Amino acid sequence: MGTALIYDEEMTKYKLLWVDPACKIEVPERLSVSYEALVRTGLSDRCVAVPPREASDAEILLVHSEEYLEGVKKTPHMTLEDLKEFTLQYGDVYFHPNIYHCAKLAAGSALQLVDSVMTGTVRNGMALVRPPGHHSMRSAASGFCVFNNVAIAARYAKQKHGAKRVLIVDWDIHHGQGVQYCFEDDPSVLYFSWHRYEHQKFWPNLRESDYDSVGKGSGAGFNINVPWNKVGMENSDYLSAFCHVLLPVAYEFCPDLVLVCAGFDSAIGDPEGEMCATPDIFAHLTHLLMNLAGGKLCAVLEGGYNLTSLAQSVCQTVQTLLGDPLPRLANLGSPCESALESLQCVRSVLRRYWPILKHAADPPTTDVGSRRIKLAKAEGEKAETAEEERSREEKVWPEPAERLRPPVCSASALPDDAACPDGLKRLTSSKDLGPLLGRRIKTEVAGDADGVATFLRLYTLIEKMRTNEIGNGVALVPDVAAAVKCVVQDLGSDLVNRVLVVCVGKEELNYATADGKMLVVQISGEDKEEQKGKYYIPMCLKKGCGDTVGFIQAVLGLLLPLGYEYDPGLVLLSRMPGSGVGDCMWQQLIGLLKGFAKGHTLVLMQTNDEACMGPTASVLLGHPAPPLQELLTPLPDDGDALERMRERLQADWKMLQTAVSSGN
Ligand SMILES: CC(O)(O)CCCCCNCCCN
Ligand SMILES: [Zn+2]
Repeated sequence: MGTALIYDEEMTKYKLLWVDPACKIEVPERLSVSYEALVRTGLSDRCVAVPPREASDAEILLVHSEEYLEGVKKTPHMTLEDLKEFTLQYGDVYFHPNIYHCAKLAAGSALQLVDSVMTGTVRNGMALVRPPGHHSMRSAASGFCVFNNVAIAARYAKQKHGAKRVLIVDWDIHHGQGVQYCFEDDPSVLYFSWHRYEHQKFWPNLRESDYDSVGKGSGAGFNINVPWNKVGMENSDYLSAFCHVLLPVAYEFCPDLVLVCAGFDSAIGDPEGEMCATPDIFAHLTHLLMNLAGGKLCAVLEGGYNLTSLAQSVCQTVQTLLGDPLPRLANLGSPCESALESLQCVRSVLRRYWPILKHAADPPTTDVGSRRIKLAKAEGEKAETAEEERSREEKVWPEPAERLRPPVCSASALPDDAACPDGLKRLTSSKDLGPLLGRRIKTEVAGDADGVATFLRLYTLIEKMRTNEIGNGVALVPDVAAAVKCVVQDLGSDLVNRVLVVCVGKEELNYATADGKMLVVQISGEDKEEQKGKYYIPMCLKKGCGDTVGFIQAVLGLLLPLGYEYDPGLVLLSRMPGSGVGDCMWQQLIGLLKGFAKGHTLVLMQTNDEACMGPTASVLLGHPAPPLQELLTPLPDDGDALERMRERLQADWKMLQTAVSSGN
């Protein structure tokens, strides 16, 4: 199934007709440069072009009031003076004779996207629209927004397609207060937003944009605000918010559909956000959401005002929706203290609603609330003077790296008598081996003939991943532990400079991993507290790997952050016999691990584990992992163990932090 792309140049045909410093950044070129970048990179040709349509009155009235709609309907016939007059009643927004038409197209585009995804015509998609939507309220325009495109889409998905639970992820750098107001008492729509806040000093300067607005009534717990109280947030801050706040809750919520308020003013270079996250971060943010809701994801453009980072970020997002390998995130920092303070605050207010966060730390002792500026009146931020704007240094960042699809997406190395699942390219040792291998066989490692054959197959797979001839692969071997040992001790380290080894199930993995060339993470039911060390991390689940909640907690809260910080060149995932891990959880694990090492994942399974070959191959080939069933309440001790583990490890691994360092 493909990726839908919705765009129409009609939505570029309105602009600011008078002087207003607050609105001058919202220009038609935002849309045209984004689309042109998709055309130039060949990405638009790989998408399914879906035409926009005008949202009907009834659809607009799913969110907005009749009087508001009636008012907006009059704007096409207004004189310039009337338009100015009409605009004055709202904040930071402008009207134009053609904006009502474009606002209907923007909302209608979101609905077309929902139809395409919910009917299975496409797997996912992106709508390039303007005017944006997430600030507009039931009876008010705000922040360049006229109709709330994504809020209308969420209500529409429920009403027309019977969606039970809709997740809205708003990565725009402004708080989508319009979305929050729309669903704050609705437990069927989970709204997550991060936004520049600076203790209420940043637009829209709302008290209710802070972390303690968690929703009301039956909606309590279903509204998540992550305020950024400083500018300059980086990739590590964004990933920490996903791993330690959004994803655990999203997996527990188990949505039928994911809508993204895809604003790119959260990228480096944007005059509004003033953040430092690079455009390739959106490849990962998109990827991390694509294993939810069976991959049903609709991204709708919101903000983004630096035309260079906007275009690059849009391309990164669409390329991930298309299933291309993800870029490695170079030198990820550690989350900054201010971000950790925000994460700690929001986790501490959410833990009472979401068992998966039950063990989150108490709020920081420093009273964050006291720093919210005392607002006599919301003066908003002062208009920036021209020289102040020029003086703000021009940000530069590297062009995002190419993300080349390897000629072979997925390969298999199987014993001759094993069946090869459709779509996998079968490697046979004989014809595929390079001459250099002859010199490399260390018979004492490979042992008997069977061992040698296994060794040859694995080496071939890894070699072809290294040269990007192959994306990922799966090998069935007679003895998984021996195979892991052989790869790790003889192949991985000198072929690839960092190998992330993920072992599911119990097995003695006593490797010398002190040199950092390899990071071994083992998830099992065995308690191995004694074997500590920075590069060998045993995660013990009391109820074993069959405990999906404990498992997903360990994956999201430990394995993902570790993986991002380690940034491996290869991921080796082994499924020990008798691990007990469920198929869905196994598929989710593969889906998530594909985000590392440009997708070079090598799965090792025991020959008799053939039954798991199908589900494994499906995810390796790019199909979304099926959703985990609604998660049961995690065992209290597993959560505790996880927190204790995180405490112990975060000295070495900064991405595991979820709170300000205790010293503060
Ligand atoms: C879709 C969106 O969230 O990007 C809209 C942002 C509106 C910003 C209003 N204030 C602008 C002040 C200019 N310095
Ligand atoms: Zn924005």
